[in-house]
Amino acid sequence: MPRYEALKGLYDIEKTIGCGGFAKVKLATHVLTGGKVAIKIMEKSCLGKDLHRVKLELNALKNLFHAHICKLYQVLETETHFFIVTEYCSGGELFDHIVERNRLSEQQSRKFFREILSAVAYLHSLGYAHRDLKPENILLSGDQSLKLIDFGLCAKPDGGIQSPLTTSCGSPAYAAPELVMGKPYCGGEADVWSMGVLLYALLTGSLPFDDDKIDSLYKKILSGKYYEPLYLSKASRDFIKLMLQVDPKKRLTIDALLSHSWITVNGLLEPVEYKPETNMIKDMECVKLMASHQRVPVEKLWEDLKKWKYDYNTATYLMLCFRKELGVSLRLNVNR
Ligand SMILES: [NH3+]CCCOc1cc(-c2cn[nH]c2)ccc1C(=O)Nc1ccccc1
Repeated sequence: MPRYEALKGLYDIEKTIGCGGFAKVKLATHVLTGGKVAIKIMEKSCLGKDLHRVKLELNALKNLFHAHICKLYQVLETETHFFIVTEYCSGGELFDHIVERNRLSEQQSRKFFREILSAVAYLHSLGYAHRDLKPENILLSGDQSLKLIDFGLCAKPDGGIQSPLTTSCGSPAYAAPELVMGKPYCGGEADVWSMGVLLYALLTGSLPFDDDKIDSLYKKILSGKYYEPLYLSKASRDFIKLMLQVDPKKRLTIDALLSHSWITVNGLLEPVEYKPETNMIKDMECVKLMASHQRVPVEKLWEDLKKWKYDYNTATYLMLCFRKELGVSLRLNVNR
């Protein structure tokens, strides 16, 4: 296994847990806390035009704090590599979770869809569109909650989420008709279409629009016609149809999704919240533990942490906050 000098003493690399195009993802241990992390490793010489995607992803991830978005811990850059350290999601990809079960029940699909909806509504509230929503980019954490990853295609147009985008990107089977036609499109509306495809995949274990030939696939997407299995409830069929509207202006908005009757089971559940409640912004118990370990004044360390530099201090602080939220004892390896 190649040794990455930049990680020496900070993270112990264990095994590869994912590969995608220009990156490989390794499971590693954060040395100071013993906690597990995922490290996305990219060799700059292999990035080419994808360098832009890495910078997009980093700029997005640094601003995102949400229970269902894979948390960024640290960014390391050397002459030859980028290392993106994130929380570790031990449950693997949602894609595999669906395949193993053939398809999910309406209740399980609703639980997962509510979490994805919360993450996407949060992204949109900050002016970002994800643009590559699919089960391969959604992971399960140890407690079976969902975490969105891969922000390499996300966009934050200057004029806000409603202003038009022109880059055609994402995975064809999840791509909205307006994107497929190469017309200027609104990232938020295209994300809602992809969420409709995603919900169909959760409930049926298959894709509404699928074909080996790309031009046949595009024709099916543009037709907006897809097979509705008889086992789908009327409520599920109606809800999916509201997202898979070929005309983006007829498509349900993300705000309307939050309180839709399928989401709340006709009022049985609360509408989906997307504003994150987290004490991760300031947890002085974690700061005090780090300050005593480093033998520095608490206020001095907090002044440094408040800058969110995404250095090893940020990673250690966030690891401690996550472990505290899980009820795990807070400790730092003193001999490090
Ligand atoms: N389809 C996902 C493969 C694994 O990829 C990841 C896993 C984790 C992960 C695993 N456990 N916890 C977090 C965190 C990030 C990624 C990721 O961004 N992968 C990727 C995306 C685009 C291009 C190349 C690679």
